[in-house]
Amino acid sequence: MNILDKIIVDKRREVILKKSIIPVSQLEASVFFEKKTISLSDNLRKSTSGIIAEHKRRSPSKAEINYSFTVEEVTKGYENAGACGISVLTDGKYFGGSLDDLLLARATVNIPLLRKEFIVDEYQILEAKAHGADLILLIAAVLTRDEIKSLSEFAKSLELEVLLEVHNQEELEKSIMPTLDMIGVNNRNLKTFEVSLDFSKQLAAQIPDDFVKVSESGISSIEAINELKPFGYKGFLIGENFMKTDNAGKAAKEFISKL
Ligand SMILES: O=P(O)(O)OC[C@@H](O)[C@@H](O)c1c[nH]c2ccccc12
Repeated sequence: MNILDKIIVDKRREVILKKSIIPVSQLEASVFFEKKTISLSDNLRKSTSGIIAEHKRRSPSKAEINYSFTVEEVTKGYENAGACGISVLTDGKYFGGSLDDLLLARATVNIPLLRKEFIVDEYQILEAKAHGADLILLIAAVLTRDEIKSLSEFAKSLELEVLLEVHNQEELEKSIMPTLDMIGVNNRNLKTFEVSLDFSKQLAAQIPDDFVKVSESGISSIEAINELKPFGYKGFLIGENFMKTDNAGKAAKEFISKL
């Protein structure tokens, strides 16, 4: 089994267990169901930098990136740096994140927050909403077209935006539908960890213009962004490059000031 399949097996178990102790009614009682969503796609369309900065402590491909920051320090720093939005990893086992991280981020900043998670069930979308997210990620590699349709429709019914992640042409073709707001090309193959900006470059022309194009992962230089922009990318998701420094906010600020 590849790592992505393992993560999904664990995730399905996790969701079943969580459903058994926290009922949907409890999630729906959250104040965030009353809160207006902040649109990441609007921010990206208007921005000249397009940076979505990620809070990421570790990953399956890198055992430890940074455990010494607080969520408040990182997210405040990203907001001050001028990021268009922040991605918060909430998976615990593989990424060292939690829904509490999302809640603390929400209490700290007023820019769009992405719940970065392996979503396989509507329940996780309710959790995202209940913890203050403005948008969710759906990963085409682990979902059927019908699942992408029903999960994205459910997200839209809660006024959440949807970022759909693809890694190849087949995933892109099966996924295109009007309930998506942004399409992200992951430069990292989640099954093999191979990273190359060529994945973004090769798929760009096939992403219809109605969707904001986002390039995700493995971006560590201004040159990379300048290479990707002519392909129509408006958003750039960056985690490790900021989190591996001793001041993620400062690193993001220096980076964004050069764009
Ligand atoms: O740290 P990087 O290489 O800048 O990557 C950030 C982000 O794109 C990456 O964390 C990511 C992209 N898609 C995902 C899906 C699940 C978990 C994580 C991810």
